[in-house]
Amino acid sequence: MTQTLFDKVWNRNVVVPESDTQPATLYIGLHLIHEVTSPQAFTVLRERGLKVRRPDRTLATIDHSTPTLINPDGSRPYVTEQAEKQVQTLLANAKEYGIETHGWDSDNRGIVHVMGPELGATQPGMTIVCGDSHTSTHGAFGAIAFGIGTTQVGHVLANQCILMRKPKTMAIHVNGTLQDGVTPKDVILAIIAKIGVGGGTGYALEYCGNVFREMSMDGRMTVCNMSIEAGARCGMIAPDETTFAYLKGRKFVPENYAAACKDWASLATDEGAVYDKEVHLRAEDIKPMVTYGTHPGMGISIDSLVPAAADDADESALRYMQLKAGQTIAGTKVDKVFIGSCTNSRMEDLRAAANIFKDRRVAENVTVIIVPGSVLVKARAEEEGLDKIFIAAGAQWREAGCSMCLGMNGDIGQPGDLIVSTSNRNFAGRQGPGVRTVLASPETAAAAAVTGVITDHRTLGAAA
Ligand SMILES: CC(C)[C@H](C(=O)O)[C@@H](O)C(=O)O
Ligand code: SF4
Repeated sequence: MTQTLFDKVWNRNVVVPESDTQPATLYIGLHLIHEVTSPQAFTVLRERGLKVRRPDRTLATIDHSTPTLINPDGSRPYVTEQAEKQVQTLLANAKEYGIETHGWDSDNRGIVHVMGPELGATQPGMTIVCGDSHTSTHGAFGAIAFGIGTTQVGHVLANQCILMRKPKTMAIHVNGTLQDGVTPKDVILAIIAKIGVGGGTGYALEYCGNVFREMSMDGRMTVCNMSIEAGARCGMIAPDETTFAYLKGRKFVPENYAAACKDWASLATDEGAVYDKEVHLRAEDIKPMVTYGTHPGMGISIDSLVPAAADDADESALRYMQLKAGQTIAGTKVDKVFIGSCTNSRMEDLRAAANIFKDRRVAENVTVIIVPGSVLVKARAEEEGLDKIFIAAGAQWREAGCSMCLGMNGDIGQPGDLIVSTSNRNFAGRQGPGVRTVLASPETAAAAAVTGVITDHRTLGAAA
């Protein structure tokens, strides 16, 4: 029988299939934990006298509440005592239960969805969970990867399994040739604008077509990262030579790598396999995208006009964003620019931004913070001299972490600020009370930084 990528990975990991009365029991190959959603789970574990079932299949990092600045005396300026306590608790719990942890002293510390793949802990054919909705990122490797709640974090710590109903499958095909300057971020924003923030609800997405086959792993991670913003808990891309080349030599990959790759290659969807739903986009139609509202589905191409509100929710979104239907989005004044997050904080993202910052200056009255996704990304970027380009342009180059994506560490904007952000959520108040977020690619964010207004990066003239 022909099978989709999702079916194959699901079947590999099912312990007890689902029935009319019971969800399936799914084995979990990798459990990633961070400081926000794990403390309570450990408390319950301790209360019940349980051990961590597979410490060797669990990996910990600190990312959300971690400061991205260092005090002159070397200490870390935590935003609150609670933020510091959260981090200390994670470190203590992981130590007590024998879980490999990437804390302050690790060269691999970073946003959980950046460091997992970097370590090769993320692998094709696996099931991967984390108490974090953007776990969908890891689907870029052909894994079934999804976010879970804190209660489930406890379950997985205790028994390495999860109870789950099998979702339906949806193929999203993007075929053709992307226009110059159109990035993976634009592709996923265009997909979400098309299918809507609820379009993927109940489905596991598979991104199909030459556009994804030709995309780098960094790009594929950007795309899969935002599956959750279309309502899908997971999104996947079939593993191929690009995947195998990326993972080769990384810490956790199987010893017999050739055999592993051969096995992984067999996971691709079979010819003729049937999805529950299929959606098609033409690559040629996709342009650089920005959001104009307060959810990621409110996206338009950068050269278009802000659409009329369809309902009260749209209307209040436009009011919040201080935008009017019918106006151009390009030219809107920008206060801050954030380049980072598990969506766009990898080497390719930083290189793309540096290309624009090179020999240019950040516009007056614009604050730019650039936050690498991991300590490793930071080191690599510095080896390439990207930090020097950013600093020379007048941007701030910070320590790795989630930072202004969610602002749990105190990196937030002022009320009323408009922030062009390479992150994945533009919800009201996410980057600080009253802050207006415009989601965009690193290129578009950098172009806004140097011009001071929302700008199509393809129209920038030669640098000075
Ligand atoms: C803190 C965490 C639970 C949350 C998530 O689940 O995604 C965060 O990472 C986010 O991006 O909003
Ligand atoms: S970078 Fe943002 S989206 Fe990603 S895990 Fe951190 S807070 Fe969540």
